[in-house]
Amino acid sequence: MLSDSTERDRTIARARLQFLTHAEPPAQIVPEGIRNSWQRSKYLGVGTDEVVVPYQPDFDRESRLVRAAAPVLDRLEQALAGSDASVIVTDRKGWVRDRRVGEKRLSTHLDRVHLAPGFNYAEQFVGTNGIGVALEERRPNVVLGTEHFNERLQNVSCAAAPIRNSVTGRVEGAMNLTCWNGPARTLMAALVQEAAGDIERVMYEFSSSHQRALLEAFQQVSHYGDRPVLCLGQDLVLANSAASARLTGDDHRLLHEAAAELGHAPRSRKEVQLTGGGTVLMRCRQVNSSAGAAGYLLELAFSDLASGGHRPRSGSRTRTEQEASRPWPLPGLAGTDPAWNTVSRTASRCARDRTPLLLHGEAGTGKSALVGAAHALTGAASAPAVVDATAARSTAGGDLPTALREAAAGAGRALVLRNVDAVTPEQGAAVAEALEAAAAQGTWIVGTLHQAHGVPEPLRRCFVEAAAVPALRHRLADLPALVDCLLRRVGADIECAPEVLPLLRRHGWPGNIRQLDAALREAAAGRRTYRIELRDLPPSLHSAGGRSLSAWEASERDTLVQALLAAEGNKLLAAQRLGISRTTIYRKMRSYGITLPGSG
Ligand SMILES: Nc1ncnc2c1ncn2[C@@H]1O[C@H](COP(=O)(O)OP(=O)(O)OP(=O)(O)O)[C@@H](O)[C@H]1O
Repeated sequence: MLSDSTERDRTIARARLQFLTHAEPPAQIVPEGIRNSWQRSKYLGVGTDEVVVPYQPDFDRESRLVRAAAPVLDRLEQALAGSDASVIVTDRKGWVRDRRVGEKRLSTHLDRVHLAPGFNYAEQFVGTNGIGVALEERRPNVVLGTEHFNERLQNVSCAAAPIRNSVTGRVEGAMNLTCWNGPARTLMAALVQEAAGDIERVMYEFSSSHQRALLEAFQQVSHYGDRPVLCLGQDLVLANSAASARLTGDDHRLLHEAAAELGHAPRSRKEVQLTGGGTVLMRCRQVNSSAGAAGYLLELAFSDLASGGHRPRSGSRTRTEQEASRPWPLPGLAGTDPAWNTVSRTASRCARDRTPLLLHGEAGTGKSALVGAAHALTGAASAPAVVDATAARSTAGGDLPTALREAAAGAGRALVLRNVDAVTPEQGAAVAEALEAAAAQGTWIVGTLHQAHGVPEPLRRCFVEAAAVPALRHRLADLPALVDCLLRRVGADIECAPEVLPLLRRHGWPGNIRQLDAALREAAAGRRTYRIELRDLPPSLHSAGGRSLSAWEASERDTLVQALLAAEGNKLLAAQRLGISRTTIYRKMRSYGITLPGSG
């Protein structure tokens, strides 16, 4: 359905049809940005003849973005009155938040194609369109007539630009201009970028008046006394030293969520569980500026103080407690949890003194990684040799003592016997002898296993010290640092969307850091944008997983999770797409313990 039949439009239309049926779009005809977007749209299976998009009529009409966009859209609406153009603002996920249209015919058309407040115009639903490309590629762009992926949009052209937070650079939404195809369409890009810039400036003014209000509230309260005080705004955290010494960035997020739940209730109180394990009682007050709600002022009482007990002064803490609280950085590894600090310190000391060490902890907790890092810290040039007792046992004729003797080649070396508990009674004495011989030559001996009591009798004398490596679920405060560290191994610029960490924190991680690593690698490999979003995580992470599932059940759960993620948590839409009833989807979500944000 071509309305503006310029030669270029016809050529692009032909290239699009060719591309949809089989071929690559010809590079010299179709601009690169459009080609890439077509490819993404085809890969995602977006429809080409009907516009089917999610709809959520209930949204915050007072959000910062909507309020900042309003004066800019008001001005444009006046300028565009009677013209064949419309201006539209979406949030960062493509949900249309405001729209102004110059003339009735265009307004009717936009309603028909659901380019209206409450609908979602992300590329994953509509295919190539200005808003979708601006959000996906985070750059201004123009999509002309037949370049649209969906036929229903081909009689309009649009230009869109991302709206960014001018302090953090984060994309907050998109500004879009849509008009009937016509000669003026190339001027649209300049106009839309200017409008996006105007919205960014208003948002910045909001931020600075918010920040002034927060600072004032913070100073008033923290001026008197040394009780912990925290002020949380959208882009600003203020804390006095009594608060900052005991809270992590994740705690700030938890407290912000808790404060938002309390909402406007004046001076309300709430107890919050912190990521490090303790609790804090917070007294919360909303702070307002001339531009609206600026954030929250929290006065805190940590659990030891709240319960009337006395927190021991640092001088009266035991040496072990003091040591545990001090991080012990190891090359290439992350974490500052007290139990992890302790075992890192022990392993480093044993590596330095060549003291034979037994490390116990669940699979994937980092026992071998710890040995490697502690050994590297001694300046050793080579990595530890690892001999797995399980592998030796399963290899026909496998001779563990010989393997150990060959692996331990003298001073400066480290030798790890993995899965010490798999050494058979028949092998025990010879294995002990091989380990002792290696230690006598100056090799650092380490045994690893899951449970400390599993060491077979003849081997007990081989290890002088023992230390426990904590399970990931017992050191969740380390999760952000671990995620950062593991992602850096995959690629320098990969990051997680903010909603990903809370979901990772809810998981039990029976496979510990190895499982986290595998989940992040899978998500990074399949991610559709520059960062990992909820939808990129393996489906199993979206369910509580209380019972073991058959292959059929696991696949059903995965299908459900994928449908719910694609529908942005909208259960009715997901059920429709799966061809099941709403009752069934609720029942199945409960049965699999599926907990997607926004679908609870
Ligand atoms: N603190 C850490 N920081 C970063 N990565 C870690 C950390 N601890 C473990 N890892 C990573 O987790 C994965 C599993 O670690 P590792 O193989 O050392 O576990 P393990 O406890 O020895 O397992 P198993 O019991 O199966 O022998 C490795 O990729 C390792 O690099």
